Amino acid sequence: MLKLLTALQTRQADDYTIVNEPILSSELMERAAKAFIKVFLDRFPDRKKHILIFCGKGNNGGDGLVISRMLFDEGYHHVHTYIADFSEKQSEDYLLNLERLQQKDVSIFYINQAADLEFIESDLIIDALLGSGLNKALQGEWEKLVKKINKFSGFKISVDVPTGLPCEGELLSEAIIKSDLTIAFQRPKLNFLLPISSPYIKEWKVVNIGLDENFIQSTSSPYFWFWKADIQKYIKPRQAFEHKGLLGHALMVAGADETIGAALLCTEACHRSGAGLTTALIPEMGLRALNARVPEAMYFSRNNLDKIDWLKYEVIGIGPGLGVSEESSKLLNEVLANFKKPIVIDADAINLLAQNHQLMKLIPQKSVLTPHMKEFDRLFGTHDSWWERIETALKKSVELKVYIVLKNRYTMIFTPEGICYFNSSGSPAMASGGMGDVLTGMITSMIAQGYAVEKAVQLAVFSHGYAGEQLAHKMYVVPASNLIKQIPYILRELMVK
Ligand SMILES: NC(=O)C1=CN([C@@H]2O[C@H](COP(=O)(O)OP(=O)(O)OC[C@H]3O[C@@H](n4cnc5c(N)ncnc54)[C@H](O)[C@@H]3O)[C@@H](O)[C@H]2O)[C@@H](O)CC1
Ligand SMILES: Nc1ncnc2c1ncn2[C@@H]1O[C@H](COP(=O)(O)OP(=O)(O)O)[C@@H](O)[C@H]1O
Ligand SMILES: [K+]
Repeated sequence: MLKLLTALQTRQADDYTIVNEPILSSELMERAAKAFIKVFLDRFPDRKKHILIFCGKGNNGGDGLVISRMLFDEGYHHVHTYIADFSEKQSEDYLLNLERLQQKDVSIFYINQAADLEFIESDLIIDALLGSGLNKALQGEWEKLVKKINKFSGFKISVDVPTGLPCEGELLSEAIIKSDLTIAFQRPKLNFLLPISSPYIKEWKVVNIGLDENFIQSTSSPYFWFWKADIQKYIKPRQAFEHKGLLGHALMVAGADETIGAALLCTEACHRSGAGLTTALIPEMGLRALNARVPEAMYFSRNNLDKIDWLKYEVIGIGPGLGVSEESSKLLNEVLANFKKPIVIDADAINLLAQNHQLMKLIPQKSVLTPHMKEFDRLFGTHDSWWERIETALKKSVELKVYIVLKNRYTMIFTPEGICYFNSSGSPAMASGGMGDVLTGMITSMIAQGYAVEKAVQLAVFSHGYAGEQLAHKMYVVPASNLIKQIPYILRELMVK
C-alpha cells in the first residue's frame, strides 16, 4: 500500500529527506529532473524534436531549468527555455540552475507579460511554471500565459503537476495547463485520482525521486493507493482437502421481471469468483434463464421466504436489478431483519435505503455498500464535488461501521476505521451496463470464501478492474459477460505471480 500525501506533507517529506539522507536540495532537484528525463528519453527519443520549456522562478521552475540542461547534454539542440518573469521572488535552487544553464549554449527568454509571447510551433512543450507550491488561483499574467500555452499545438508534458492544478482539494479556477502527460514525483497527487482533473490530465506517471519512505509511512494520512502486489500478498491458493462446504455459501438477492439480467450477472460472477455454493433468490420467471446461464447456481423461490434458513449463508449480496417495488422493499426488510452477517448492498437496495433511512440502523457491521456516484448522492444527499463526497464517505463509513465502495475510474474503498483506499486497476473500456453487478457478485463471493471483509473488498475491486484492464488490450469495450468469463483466470494469475 502506498500512502498518499498532500502538497504540504510532500514538502515535509522533501525537507526530511534533505536533512536526514542527507542531500543538498539542489541535488534532490537534480535527482528529480533525472527521473523525469529517464521517462522523457524513453517516450521521445528523437533528438530533432522542437521543444519549449516554460519555467517559473520557484522550485518547479528550477526542475525545468535542470531538465533543459539535461536535454541539451543528451543531444536535444532545438530547445527554447522561457522564464515567466512576473515577480521578483525566486528560489535559491532556481537561481543556481539558471546560472548553470547559462553556461550552456541554450537560448533563454524572459516573458514579462503574456502578450509578448507569440505563437510558436513546437513538437513538445514542457510545463515547469508552477508545481506543488500553488497557493491561490492563477490570475493576471499567470492566467493569460497558461491560457495562451493551452492554445499552443505541441504535446504538453507537465513537471510534477499541471500548472494551476491544486494537488488536492477543489479547483481554484479553470486556468490550468491541459497536459497530455504529467510526470509526478514520488506519488500521484490526490486530485489525479478524481474526475475533476480529467480535463487537465490525459495520462500520468509517477517517478521515484528517493524521498524517505519511512518518513512517508509515519506521516498521518487517510489515503492509500493499492495495486497488484498488495493483493498478491493475501490471495489464497485452494488447499488439498478443501471442498465446496468449506468455501462459503453466498445468497444473491437480485432481479425483477424486467431486470433478470442483472441477477444473472451477479450470480455468475459470484460463482466464477470461487464461492463454494451460490444460491439465487430471484423472481420465478428467471429460473429457466438461471439454469441455462449458470447451471451451477441453486435457486430459492421468493414464495418460500418464510422457510428460508438464513444461517446457511455466510453472506448476502442484494440489489442488482432488484427494482424498488413494494415486493423488493419487503425483501430488503426481511434480509435486514434476519441476517446478522455482512451484507453487500448495491444498486436498488441502496435506492431503497435512500427512500427509507430508518433501515440504515439495521445494516450489520462490516457490511459493504457499493454505490456509484448517483446512488451515493441519493443515499447521503446531493454533493457539489468529489471532495465533499469523500468527506461524507469517510464520516459515514465510520459512523455506520461499514465499507463504502464508491465506484469510479479509481474506485475508493472507505473503511470503518476511516481509511480511504484508491484502487489502481481498471479501464474506461469497462464503462458499460452490468459492470457494477459483476463487482457485487465478486465481493460477495470473496466474503463467502472467508476473506476478512476489508481484504475481500480490495481483492474483488482490484481483480475486477484488472480483468477489465487486461481485456481492454484486446477489446474496444469490455462487456460485463466477457469480464465474468475472465475472473477465474485472473485470480489464478494473481495467485501465481
Ligand atoms: N527540494 C524540494 O522541495 C523539491 C521540489 N521539487 C519541485 O518543487 C516544486 C515545488 O516548488 P515550490 O515550493 O518552490 O513552488 P512552485 O515552484 O510550485 O511555485 C513557486 C512559487 O510561486 C508562488 N505561487 C503559488 N501560487 C501562485 C499563483 N497562483 N500565482 C502566482 N504565484 C504563485 C508561490 O509563492 C510559490 O512558492 C514541486 O512541484 C517540484 O516540481 C522537486 O525539485 C523535488 C525536490
Ligand atoms: N472509466 C472507468 N474506468 C475504470 N472503471 C470504470 C470506468 N467506468 C466504470 N468503471 C467500473 O465499472 C463499474 C460500473 O459500475 P456501475 O456504475 O454500478 O454499473 P452498472 O450499474 O451498470 O452495473 C464500477 O466498478 C466502475 O469502477
Ligand atoms: K508544472
